[in-house]
Amino acid sequence: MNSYQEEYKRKLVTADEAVKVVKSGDWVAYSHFAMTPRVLDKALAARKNELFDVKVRGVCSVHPLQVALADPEQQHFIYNSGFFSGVERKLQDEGMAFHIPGLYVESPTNIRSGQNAPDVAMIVTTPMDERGFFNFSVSCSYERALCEMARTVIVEVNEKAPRCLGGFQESIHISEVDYIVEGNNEPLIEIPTHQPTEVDKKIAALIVEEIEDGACLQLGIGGLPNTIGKMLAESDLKDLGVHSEMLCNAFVELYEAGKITGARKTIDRFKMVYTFALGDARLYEFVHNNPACAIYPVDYTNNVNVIAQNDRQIAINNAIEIDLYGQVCSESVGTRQISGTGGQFDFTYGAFRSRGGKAFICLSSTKKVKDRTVSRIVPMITPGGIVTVPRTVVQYVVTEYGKVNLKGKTTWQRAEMLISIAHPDFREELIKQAEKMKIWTRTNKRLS
Ligand SMILES: CC(=O)SCCNC(=O)CCNC(=O)[C@H](O)C(C)(C)COP(=O)(O)OP(=O)(O)OC[C@H]1O[C@@H](n2cnc3c(N)ncnc32)[C@H](O)[C@@H]1OP(=O)(O)O
Ligand SMILES: CCCC(=O)O
Repeated sequence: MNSYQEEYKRKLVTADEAVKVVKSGDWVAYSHFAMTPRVLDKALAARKNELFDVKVRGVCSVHPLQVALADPEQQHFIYNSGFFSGVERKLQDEGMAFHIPGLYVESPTNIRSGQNAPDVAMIVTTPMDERGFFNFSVSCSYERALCEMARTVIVEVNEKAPRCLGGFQESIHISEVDYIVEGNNEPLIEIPTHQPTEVDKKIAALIVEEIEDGACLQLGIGGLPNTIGKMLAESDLKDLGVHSEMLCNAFVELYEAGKITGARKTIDRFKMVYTFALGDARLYEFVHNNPACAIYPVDYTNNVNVIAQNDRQIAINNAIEIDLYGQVCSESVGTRQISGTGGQFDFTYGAFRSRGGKAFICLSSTKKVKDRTVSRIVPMITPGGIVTVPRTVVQYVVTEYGKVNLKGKTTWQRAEMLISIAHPDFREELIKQAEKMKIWTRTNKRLS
């Protein structure tokens, strides 16, 4: 037995033992996305009656969170998330989850400067390797920062977790770990590929024709960016590169179709760069020990100056609403938080600053809400809604009716351009509202 294995044995405890380090008033941080701790979450929830005012922070947990469910009145635990998943927004609807707004790129800095930094970090990792390292697997974004700031670091080992090669800050050494808990080794949760609609396909076609050989791709979260990735896999494009925050299912298709070489990237040549992966089992298999991929912390992947270094950087992100000024809301419907800003701002800004880069915000022109069809192009963002990307930063906006480039345009030009890609049934009403808002001139065209 080598010295790391001896240390492993000394630090190995049950989950119930490990969570005893949490004290009333503490901040506890969970690792993110598919790496949300299961066993430690359950053990911490079981301590409910002994603890008060424990704040837990996570990101986009796709598992039910036991600390939140155990304490609907929040006498003991308050659960907070930097980016809501479907599970978390349903908890929010019941008053059991709160959002932490922020730019994804800044999260490691916020943590390192002590802003709601954790007292205890609970991080899911791969098993330890022969050199004593536990790999953060498919979620690297600021796990290292959480561990650096925590008084106590507990790892929950999952034998099914893929080992994701860095980059940097993709691992933690046993010497920095206080307790090791062996988890239940469940396969990582899978997010199936969204089945594209006709509307998705029209939007995708309008974006695909804007992309050239050698372009470097970022695909955002949600159905539409994945569909666009799939269509790129079927295109004639070649030598694409990847610099994204998220690695989603479509990237595997693109790679297997021979579209991705990374040969024309300016930095990280030949590497598919990302900070987290969330998708299906094929994606998790793909990233495992794959030297074609490099995982980095989010203050590298999402740094505007890093993004802009690759030429022809393309950012493709989805939105919920856009108003006639061009302000994009991608994270809430009124006061209901749907997700978070994540890296949408970072990549929209970064891609525009890359030589030959383009940033696309895409959205279907309408959305069915209960038995009504509503326009996603609206005079004003639904009251209480959040501006994810300000009008000053937005470049291309795409719906199934076309695409417009808002950069440098006046308010009345923006209104006309956006109305021209709204659903025809809503255009007259949008024009009336634009007139009231004094962003419509007598020269504006009425497209119907
Ligand atoms: C972590 C990262 O940063 S990844 C990189 C980029 N980051 C981002 O783009 C962040 C912001 N973007 C996002 O969160 C997503 O792209 C979204 C929310 C815009 C779209 O994601 P999708 O998964 O395709 O959204 P979907 O159409 O399923 O809608 C999500 C929810 O919003 C609701 N919703 C969306 N639009 C509306 C609307 N106009 N009115 C009412 N509800 C709406 C849906 O009903 C659904 O709610 P539910 O699941 O609770 O029923
Ligand atoms: C995905 C964004 C998460 C955070 O910044 O906390």
